[in-house]
Amino acid sequence: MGLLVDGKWVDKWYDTKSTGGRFVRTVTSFRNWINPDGAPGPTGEGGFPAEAGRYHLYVSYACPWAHRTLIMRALKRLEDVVSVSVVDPFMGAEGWVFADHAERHTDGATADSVLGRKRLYEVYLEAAPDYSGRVTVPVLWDRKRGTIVSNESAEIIRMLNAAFDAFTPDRHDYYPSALAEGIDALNARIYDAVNNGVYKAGFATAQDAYEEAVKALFVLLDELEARLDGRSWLMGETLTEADIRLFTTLIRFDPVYVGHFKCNIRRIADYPNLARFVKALYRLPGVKGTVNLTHIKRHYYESHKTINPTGIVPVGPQVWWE
Ligand SMILES: N[C@@H](CCC(=O)N[C@@H](CS)C(=O)NCC(=O)O)C(=O)O
Repeated sequence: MGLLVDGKWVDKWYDTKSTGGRFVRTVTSFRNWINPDGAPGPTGEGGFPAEAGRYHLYVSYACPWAHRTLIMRALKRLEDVVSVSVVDPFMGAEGWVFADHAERHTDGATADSVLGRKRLYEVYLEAAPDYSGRVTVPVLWDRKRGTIVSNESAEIIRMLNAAFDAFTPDRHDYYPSALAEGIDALNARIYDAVNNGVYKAGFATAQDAYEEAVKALFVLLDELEARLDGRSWLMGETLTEADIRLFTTLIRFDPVYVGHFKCNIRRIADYPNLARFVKALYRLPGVKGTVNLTHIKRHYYESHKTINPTGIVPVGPQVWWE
């Protein structure tokens, strides 16, 4: 794995030395917004109107951030409106690569159906030839302008939720304004302690940094377990983006984060309400097809050689959410 520096690929692992053993996620760089009429969004520039067949998602089935976008696309019934390419789950010296360039075939991975590139960093270079920064999924690509609209999953799911009403029969709003403030507040806490918290625990290279992250993670999981007592979803009976964002971490938790990232105080299977929540979201139409456990396990256990040098992928645990 690595990153681009002035348009050149450099093979390099995360640097935790300068941050006392702490993993610090870098900020996202393409921040434009699709709107129904192409008006500019809160960041970036305008000129990205919603259209069928114009936009493309580059994702990994392994990645919890990319997974958010696949779930929103499925729930909003946008499968025929926004197309998808899926990278190979193994992230090696060249970063994310497409199926036709991967060392071995994994079902579900695809070629780059838009640009025909071999590596995801080449897609970034197409948008910005002198790009410096990490090359992450998801990427929302604009075929017409030949550039990246956004590589920030939190914003991509809001675009999929709100911009494509003319192209979908689904009218459910996953970020209703009456709940927006509560959703934002909860998202921020869940991002820090849970979504990113598992990475802070797993990528820590100092005992105190690991313990701090893992304790904060379970404090919030315990709180969310209590919050879900007697209610279907985090905000009550309305399914919102906050649920989607929590789900992508919880579905990876028992198969990967418990062992690989040492988040092993409890399993999600041990939390009755969180487990019920995972099962309920998994059963919503289209969601099951976005969960690929082979990609999830292979990615983490094979790609993170500093954590799992043998690359052995565990066989278990048994799936309990089907
Ligand atoms: N802020 C981004 C984060 C995405 C992200 O970190 N994706 C990971 C995969 S789970 C990635 O592509 N990492 C490659 C790297 O850091 O080099 C988002 O939420 O969209």
